[in-house]
Amino acid sequence: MSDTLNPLESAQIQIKKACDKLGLNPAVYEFLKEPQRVIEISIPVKMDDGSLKIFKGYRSAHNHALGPSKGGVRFHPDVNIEEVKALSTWMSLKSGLLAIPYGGGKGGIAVDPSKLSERELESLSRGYIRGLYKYLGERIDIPAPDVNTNGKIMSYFIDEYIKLNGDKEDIGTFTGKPLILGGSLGRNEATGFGLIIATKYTANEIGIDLKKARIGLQGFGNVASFSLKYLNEQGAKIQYLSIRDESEECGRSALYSEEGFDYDSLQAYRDEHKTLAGYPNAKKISDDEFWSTEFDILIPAALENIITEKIAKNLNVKLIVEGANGPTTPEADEILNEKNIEVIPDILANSGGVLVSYYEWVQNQYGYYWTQEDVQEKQEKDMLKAIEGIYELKREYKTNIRQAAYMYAIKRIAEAMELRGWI
Ligand SMILES: NC(=O)C1=CN([C@@H]2O[C@H](COP(=O)(O)OP(=O)(O)OC[C@H]3O[C@@H](n4cnc5c(N)ncnc54)[C@H](O)[C@@H]3O)[C@@H](O)[C@H]2O)C=CC1
Ligand SMILES: O=C(O)CCC(=O)C(=O)O
Repeated sequence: MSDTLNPLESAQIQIKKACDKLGLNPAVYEFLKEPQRVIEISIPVKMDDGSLKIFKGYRSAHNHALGPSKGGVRFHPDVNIEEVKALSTWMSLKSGLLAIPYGGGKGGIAVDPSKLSERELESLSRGYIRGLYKYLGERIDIPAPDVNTNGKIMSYFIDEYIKLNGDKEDIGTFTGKPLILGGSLGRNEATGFGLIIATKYTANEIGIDLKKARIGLQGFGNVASFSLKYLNEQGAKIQYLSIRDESEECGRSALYSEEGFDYDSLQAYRDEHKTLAGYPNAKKISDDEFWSTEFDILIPAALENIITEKIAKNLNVKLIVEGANGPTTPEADEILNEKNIEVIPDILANSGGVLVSYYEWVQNQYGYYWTQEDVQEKQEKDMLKAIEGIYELKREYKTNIRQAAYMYAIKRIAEAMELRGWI
């Protein structure tokens, strides 16, 4: 389903449109169109069979006008420098719109982690940090989990980093850590929880009743699974689930359940069978059928460039909530606009993850930890502040949510760059 435009070009087009609409000094776009620092490393790993394999790793720090770079690290075979640059750009915008003191960062390794043993994965994770530690730090650049990385990988990262950093326990250098190593309650759930805050608000604005809505969800990883859980808590039913995993029976397909999917049963089934293919009480449908179903709400929560021109033309949907980063290509976005499909853009819809990462970093500085209720209450308040600000701008400039969110974020970054004398 990949498109011709790379994600960095998509990000640049979106930023340019927002800068123009705000009538900003052209220097703002010149600064924001490329990251300030991009590092590429080679990571040697002794494989279990005795051979040596070299993996490519990347880290991009997009813009530090508002603070240290912040963003996840992805382990995926398709990771490349352009993707990492784009993802770091979107991270600057997320921090900008949430008013948290960070710039954007993102990293990754081109690898299929499912093909590695646990020892190889640990060696690769430690090698990534050995290649990059001089450019990381609580006040420099702060990684976190993303696709195919998790608390366990953060534990390897932090352990290697502390060793190389003169045994200084700067645990705030990484977020998304396990609780015992200074993680925050609510971080695992944060992206899905935040996605539902934005969805509830917008559904209310455009008159969709969550309890009656027909909802399609793509993916069942961190973001998608917690989105499903919190939608269920709102009384919403998710009947359509597009999945993909490595098992031969599954490949890329979709499931339909008349009574709606339940978070606990899906997790339990996947833990036991390592795949969702064959999940009982659900009918297998084709991926094409999934993408042409009439939905009130569609949530792509897997990877970028999923909603292409071709898919957009066939979509019969009222609201798209971008759980993933960059799931819609710019050409497809034009079509969605023409079809008056509302879109809650990635930089808003999935910004709950970095918001709670920020809370984790704050808790690490204080050495004092909050309850999950504290975290989620604060998350809801901070996200609603951003959502309301974005809606205000949307009304003022008579534009859509994506553009208003970009404008809202860029205004803050531009102001910081100007005060620092960069532009
Ligand atoms: N984890 C987090 O806190 C945040 C993640 N994101 C973004 O959300 C997206 C998903 O990330 P995670 O849930 O963390 O990753 P994950 O690795 O936990 O899950 C990704 C899921 O997508 C599925 N998938 C991949 N391609 C698919 C396809 N073509 N059709 C259906 N399913 C497919 C995989 O099987 C897996 O279940 C990424 O774009 C990531 O950058 C954004 C903000 C925060
Ligand atoms: O929690 C973080 O710092 C990063 C989250 C992330 O990578 C993202 O929002 O795409």
